[in-house]
Amino acid sequence: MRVGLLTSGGDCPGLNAVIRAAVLNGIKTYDFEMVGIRNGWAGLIDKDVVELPRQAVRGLSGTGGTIIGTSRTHPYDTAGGGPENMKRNLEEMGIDAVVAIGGEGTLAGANRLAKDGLPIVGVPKTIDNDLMATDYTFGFDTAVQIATDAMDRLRTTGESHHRCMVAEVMGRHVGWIALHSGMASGAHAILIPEVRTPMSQVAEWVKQVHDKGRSPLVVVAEGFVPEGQDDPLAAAGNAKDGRPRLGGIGDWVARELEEATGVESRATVLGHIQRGGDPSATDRVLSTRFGMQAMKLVAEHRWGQMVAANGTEIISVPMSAALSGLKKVPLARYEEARVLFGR
Ligand SMILES: Nc1ncnc2c1ncn2[C@@H]1O[C@H](COP(=O)(O)OP(=O)(O)O)[C@@H](O)[C@H]1O
Ligand SMILES: O=P(O)(O)OC[C@H]1O[C@](O)(COP(=O)(O)O)[C@@H](O)[C@@H]1O
Ligand SMILES: [Mg+2]
Repeated sequence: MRVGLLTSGGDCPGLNAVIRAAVLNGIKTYDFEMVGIRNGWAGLIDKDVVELPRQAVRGLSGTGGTIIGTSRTHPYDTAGGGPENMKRNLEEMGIDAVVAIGGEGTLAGANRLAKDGLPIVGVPKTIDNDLMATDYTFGFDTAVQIATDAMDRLRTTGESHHRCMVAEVMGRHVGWIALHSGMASGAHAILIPEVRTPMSQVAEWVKQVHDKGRSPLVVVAEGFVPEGQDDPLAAAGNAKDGRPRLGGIGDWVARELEEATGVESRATVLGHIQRGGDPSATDRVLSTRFGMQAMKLVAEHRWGQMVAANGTEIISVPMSAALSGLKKVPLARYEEARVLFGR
């Protein structure tokens, strides 16, 4: 069997570890021939593939990015796309199965293609950790560690200048990165898309902390919706694929807090630093297990299924299970963290 791997959507630490594990397990256990489909669905439309022998994945589990490239090419709405063209291309390239490694957008496409008769299985990825049907996605642990390291640094400069420091982290629709990095670094307020915390409350927390001679640290997810707005801020407009490029909320929050409290405030946007570079050991293990298990799904022709983490087990679930909505931060988790805000 000849198996094609593709990565699609935003990149994420651990993608290379999935590729390595899939290639090694595919070759060793199942005697598959492995190929990489370059740049997400674009490679399937353009027949752009690269052979992935065992040597091609040597030393890859600890590296960031994806060696086969990624894109946000739409599998249906792009010229030359759609299931019939893709089936023909797969046949012409002699590829018998596709492993789509991506987030909710990619998996929605993969699920639709599987329903339209393509031999596809899925591997869930996103640093945002917002996918249903899996306890965790790889990339999240790394992103949280990077954000926590950054906040530890913000705290020492903040303390020196008696400033309020605001850190803007990723999280389009959910606040998992903000919640976990904020808890880990002992933030004095955490603002997430799921909870519309009023700025008057945040200002009160900041004041309490400042009055005790400490430097307040506020963590805000890019998708937090400020008071008086219906949508998150997207200062940079829209991306090529039409979706808003979120960002700008950190500056907005810092300005509002400085005005409300008189405490000098500074904002830092962590941005793509959270997504680049080497995966953590935890993410390498999860990615490796996902990559290996994906080969089992292929061997069993479980088209339309994806691998998922369930406690300490790697299981398989229908891709549709990941698409029934986003995995948001439960209110109870936010309230638990909120007890330690201000002080
Ligand atoms: N419902 C859908 N059906 C088919 N393709 C989709 C769908 N939603 C998104 N996509 C495609 O998948 C790409 C990747 O999705 P995106 O949300 O950007 O990344 P991720 O896969 O990481 O969630 C999108 O740019 C789009 O081309
Ligand atoms: O700058 P880009 O590549 O358009 O992506 C930004 C978005 O990608 C993410 O890092 C991950 O989102 P996806 O998993 O949907 O790709 C979001 O947190 C962020 O909003
Ligand atoms: Mg997405």
